[in-house]
Amino acid sequence: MVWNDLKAHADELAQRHLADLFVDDPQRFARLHRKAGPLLLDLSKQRLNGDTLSRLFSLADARELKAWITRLFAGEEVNGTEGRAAMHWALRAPTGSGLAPTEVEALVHGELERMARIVEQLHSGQWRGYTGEPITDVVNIGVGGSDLGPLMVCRALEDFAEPAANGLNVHFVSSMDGSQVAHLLRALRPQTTLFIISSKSFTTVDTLYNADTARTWLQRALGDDEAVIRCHFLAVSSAVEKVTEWGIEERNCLRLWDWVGGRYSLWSAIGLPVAIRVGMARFRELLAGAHFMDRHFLEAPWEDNIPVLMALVGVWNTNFLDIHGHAILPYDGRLKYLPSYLEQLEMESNGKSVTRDGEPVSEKTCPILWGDVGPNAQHAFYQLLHQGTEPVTCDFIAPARRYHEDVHSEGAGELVRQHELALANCLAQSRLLALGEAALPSDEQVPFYKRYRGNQPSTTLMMDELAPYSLGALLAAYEHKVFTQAVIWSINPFDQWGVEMGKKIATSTLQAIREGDDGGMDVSTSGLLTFIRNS
Ligand SMILES: O=P(O)(O)OC[C@H]1O[C@](O)(CO)[C@@H](O)[C@@H]1O
Repeated sequence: MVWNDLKAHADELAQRHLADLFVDDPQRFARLHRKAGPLLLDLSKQRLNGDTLSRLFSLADARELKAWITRLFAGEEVNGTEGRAAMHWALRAPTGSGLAPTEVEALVHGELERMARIVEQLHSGQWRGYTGEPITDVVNIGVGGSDLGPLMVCRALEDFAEPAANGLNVHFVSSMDGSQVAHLLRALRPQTTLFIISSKSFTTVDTLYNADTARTWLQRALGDDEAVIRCHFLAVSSAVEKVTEWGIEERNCLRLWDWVGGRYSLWSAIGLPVAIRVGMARFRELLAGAHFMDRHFLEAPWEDNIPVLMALVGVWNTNFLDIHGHAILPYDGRLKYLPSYLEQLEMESNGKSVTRDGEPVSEKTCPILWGDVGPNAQHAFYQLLHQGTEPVTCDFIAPARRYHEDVHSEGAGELVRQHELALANCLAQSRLLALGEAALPSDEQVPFYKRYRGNQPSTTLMMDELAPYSLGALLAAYEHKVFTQAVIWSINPFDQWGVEMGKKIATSTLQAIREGDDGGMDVSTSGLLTFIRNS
């Protein structure tokens, strides 16, 4: 009923260009933007009106969103296929918040304390390598959620690097082919390098092969004394037994729990590289920003609820306007890895075609996400956004200010000008995408090849500044957006069985490569194996 209502409403609105919607309602921005803490969400460049939002709120009610949010925060088994709760929100709940059960709170804060001690030892130079030298380089080995979150945040918060971490470099290795690890090891000294093996399951071959290569590199230089592993390896995992079998002592293993999904694990000890880079106090500010958003998601009415609005507008675009491409466009080079992070968060969570009850879904689910730093993407794929044949929705993301007094002093003037330039481009691009030729100064006739049809919807998400607190709030907003969409689509956002199957098939293919037996393979795979063998 609500769904059909929305369909009919979409048919009506489809007749209207975004430029007309702006003419119809001069108060459009006032009506369609919301603020929460450090964030501003502008939906006025979406192809919708106030009426659309009311209908979408009815859809949220019909799909029992409120009850699902309550279940999520009650620690109920919302991940049915794995029989687990999803309590990433408990990782950022401060002590005494009353949000997480006492025993969960104790586990989380106990682990944060252990993290803090490690960070302190590294910053003070107390943590020494096998030969007694202080550590200068930390290498995080992990993949997916055990890589993308800490990598993205380390880069995003590079202006906040902890002075006590002076000279301590943080590196990331993820790809299984060995190219990253080989390149990095050529530049590092074994005596002063510490590896963090970050794997929730401690079974991911990508990570374990990279870890083996690192161990061999260390042992070749320093010998295979047990103390080499003790001084040069930490692990972050929920599988402590597997970690100790590999050779890392329990005291050097930080824990997470099966109720934390890999792509939601940044807030746990998986965030250790972030804490090493920006210090524990800043890491806690990141958690505080995310906690702010948890409360907001729990308490704000739908019409003011940032993650719910982001989610419902996404549903509107996917299911009612038939738009299946979604570009993530940060206008700040420090957010370079945000698109990859959100690709995993959204597509690994909601790239599903079966409902929670095992029925095929009847409507489309997650769109295809991609993105890049906006100003660079302008010179890469914006041509398609402006004049291609595909409708695409975009998220423009930018901090309102940068390079204010204490962050930079020397050269601040030039950098302020560069930030203004980036902001001008961000606003200009979203305006042109929305309005098309109506955004241009004159109404002169333009030749066909210069025409801008516009009507490409976008959301602009602004932060006051890119800082730990605002970044925490932004990322948690996306997490809850994903959960809300999963509720609307009746799918489980916390499993990833499609990925698991690929891992199994790769294992048997590896055997075929190593043992030369490709029996039972399809002709394409056999042909490629033959080429590999003969090369
Ligand atoms: O931390 P782990 O267990 O090594 O898993 C790494 C990644 O692999 C996946 O299971 C599948 O890509 C992700 O969900 C996860 O973040």
